[in-house]
Amino acid sequence: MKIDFHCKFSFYLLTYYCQPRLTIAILAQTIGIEKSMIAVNFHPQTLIELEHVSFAYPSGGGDTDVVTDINLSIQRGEWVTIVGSNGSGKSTLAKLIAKLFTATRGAVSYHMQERPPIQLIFQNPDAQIIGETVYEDLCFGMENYGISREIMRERALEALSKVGLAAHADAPVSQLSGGQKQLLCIAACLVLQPAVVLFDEATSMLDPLARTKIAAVAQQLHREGKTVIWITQWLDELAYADRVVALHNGGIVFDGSTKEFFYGSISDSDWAERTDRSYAGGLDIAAAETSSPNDSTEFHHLPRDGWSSCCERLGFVPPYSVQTARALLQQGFQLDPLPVSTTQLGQAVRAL
Ligand SMILES: Nc1ncnc2c1ncn2[C@@H]1O[C@H](COP(=O)(O)OP(=O)(O)OP(=O)(O)O)[C@@H](O)[C@H]1O
Repeated sequence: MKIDFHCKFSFYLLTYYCQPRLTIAILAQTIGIEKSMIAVNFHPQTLIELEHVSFAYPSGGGDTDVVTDINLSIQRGEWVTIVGSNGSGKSTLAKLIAKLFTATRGAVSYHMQERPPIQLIFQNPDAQIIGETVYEDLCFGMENYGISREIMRERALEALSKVGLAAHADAPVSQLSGGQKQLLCIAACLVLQPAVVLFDEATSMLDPLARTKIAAVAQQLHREGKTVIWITQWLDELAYADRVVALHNGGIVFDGSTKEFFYGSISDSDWAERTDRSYAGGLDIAAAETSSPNDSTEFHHLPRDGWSSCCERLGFVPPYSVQTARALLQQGFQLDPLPVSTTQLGQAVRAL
């Protein structure tokens, strides 16, 4: 019995380093508890840290900051979604995180062994594809990173099968659909084996089916241990997130759980303070850290004059699942847990 326990424990420890999320999921299922109860007991590893980062595009009329005093740290294995309205600075922040831009003030630091540390996937796949064929495109990145020719084909096929394009390895890129091209861009990242994959509105040019496919691939990568930063304006995509970071006028005005983003209430004075701080001083790191992504706090205080969550404060309309849940809450139903997706809504209603 004791030996059996030690064997299993060593197995979990070993596999945790290779596949942290998968290991936590299996372990949680084996001993019949919530994943989050285990995850919080492992030390988080900060991969990316932004400290007081500001950025201004050089322009004729004086340089104005479009990203202002950002303090942000990304932990290994997290799925962080960044939201914000048009022009709020999401893409600029993405390029700062990936070190494609150098901060005007402040610093971006990486704490990981993987090279390259991070890869980006942009909105428009055509702007990222270089090769004539699928395989050629994957080779381009691998050559740049000095990956030996002997393992290129194997790596390419492995990445293509992860995104469901293995059968198209030798196809001309011109024969791929928009969704398949975006999948190719993901494969082009995966062959380089980065620790972090950053999707900058990668689904915004795709139809609902292709969007779902890209999201499913990203979720699978996340389950296998990849750290995902997901930039979007589709609020139904927040359901994939452990943590939401909201930008407003180049500053962070929210850093917390998806549930808190939709159901937490922000008073007028708190919002005024957050939006003020987003211009001058940034969000207080200590305050942001107290709002853990795994926070199980419930938000059952119902608003009298409409909802004033961060979602509304930013001018967004919550997804159908959240709107329905709120209507049920207002009718006096107690939903547990508060849903952020249609699947969770179904579960919460069934549990009533
Ligand atoms: N190359 C550039 N030169 C000058 N200003 C720029 C440049 N690119 C972006 N900006 C400005 O920086 C601000 C932030 O732009 P950014 O693209 O980061 O926002 P965003 O939140 O990603 O917007 P969207 O959702 O529309 O893609 C905007 O006011 C934009 O006009």
